[in-house]
Amino acid sequence: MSKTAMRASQKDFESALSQVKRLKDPGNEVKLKLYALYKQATEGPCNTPKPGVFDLINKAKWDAWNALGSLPKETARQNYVDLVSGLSSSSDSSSQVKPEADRKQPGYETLVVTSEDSITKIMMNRPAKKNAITIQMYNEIMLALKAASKDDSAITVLTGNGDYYSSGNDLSNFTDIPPEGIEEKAKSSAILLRDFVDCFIDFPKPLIAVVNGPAVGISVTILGLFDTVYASSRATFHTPFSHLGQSPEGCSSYTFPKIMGPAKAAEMLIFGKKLTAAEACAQGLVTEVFPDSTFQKEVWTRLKAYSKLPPNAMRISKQVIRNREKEKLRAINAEESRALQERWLSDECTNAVMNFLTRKAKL
Ligand SMILES: CCCCCCCCCCC/C=C/C(=O)SCCNC(=O)CCNC(=O)[C@H](O)C(C)(C)COP(=O)(O)OP(=O)(O)OC[C@H]1O[C@@H](n2cnc3c(N)ncnc32)[C@H](O)[C@@H]1OP(=O)(O)O
Repeated sequence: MSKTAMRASQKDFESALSQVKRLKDPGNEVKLKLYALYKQATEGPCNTPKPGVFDLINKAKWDAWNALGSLPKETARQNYVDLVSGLSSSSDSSSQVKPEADRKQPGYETLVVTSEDSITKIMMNRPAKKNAITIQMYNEIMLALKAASKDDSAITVLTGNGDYYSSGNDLSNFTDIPPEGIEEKAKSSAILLRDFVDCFIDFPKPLIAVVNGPAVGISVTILGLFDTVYASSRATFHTPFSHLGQSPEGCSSYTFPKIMGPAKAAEMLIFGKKLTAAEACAQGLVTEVFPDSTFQKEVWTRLKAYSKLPPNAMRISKQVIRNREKEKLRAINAEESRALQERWLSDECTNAVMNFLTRKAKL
């Protein structure tokens, strides 16, 4: 016999009434349906005067009840019991946490991308190489950001797997030279870099960096394009561009002086001064530092709460902040990428990269 063909007893109805109090908040639309069915089941068709237009809540309740017209009390009672039973079973199944492997989005080799609780998490996943960013990883991060910009998540997070957030550009990117020669490689890499950074400039939703450990190079510079940066007390922030014969990217030549003042920015970007998490926070690059022992727990509790805020309001707020600077940031990105295209062809850069790859130097 189908559920609707059964007649809910007064006992079923009372048990649904107590069950509803234990449910996870089902949202306003369902709450209105429950209210209307309850009133219809207990009092019959709507019999109160329509509230005034400014009495928004009572008017919505009245409208929902009134919309049930002359639905018989018994049917309303049955519909109430059915609705609560549906909500209980879906809330039971959603409270079972699926293992990460089941939630993982397919199609990425260097990342683990998951969406849960209105949060899309993009995790760099080359822990054995300190999450160094290969050409494939640049491309996959761009794909993941584009997908996250269109999915139904409210916020997006970038983080790293293992003990590092990221050691920046994978220096073996310099070894894979195509038959067309190093100049062509430098040219295509400058386009890749520009497109990569543009994805961060244009990202339309709140973007949060969860810096789980040390960060080097481009993984540090793009932090200036995030809306929020949470760091473990174990994290460090290092941009050794001069040591590598290179120059800043990720719009850091503009965002860093703006965030921390020109003197502090120069120490990082020209002289490669490494900052602790506490120093990066004092200088405004990091939003908040959490003790490493409680980092993941505290940060994700915070993010889950933020992800429940109205998503459209958050998106519009971000866009209002970002739009004012977008054109400027794009121009700076293009200029930094052009400068690097030349740097990559310099002896200073070639020697530094070779020193690392032949293990004569470590930062
Ligand atoms: C012709 C032009 C082509 C260019 C293409 C460019 C595309 C866009 C570029 C955008 C510009 C970006 C700039 C930057 O990001 S600059 C910063 C670059 N990063 C570094 O210089 C860091 C180098 N790594 C280190 O100094 C150390 O590894 C580190 C301090 C990070 C960790 O040291 P530790 O002792 O703890 O660990 P290991 O060194 O043993 O590392 C473990 C393994 O991981 C490998 N590794 C780590 N980082 C990198 C890296 N950045 N690139 C390549 N490989 C890396 C390391 O070699 C170890 O591997 P093995 O276990 O196989 O030895």
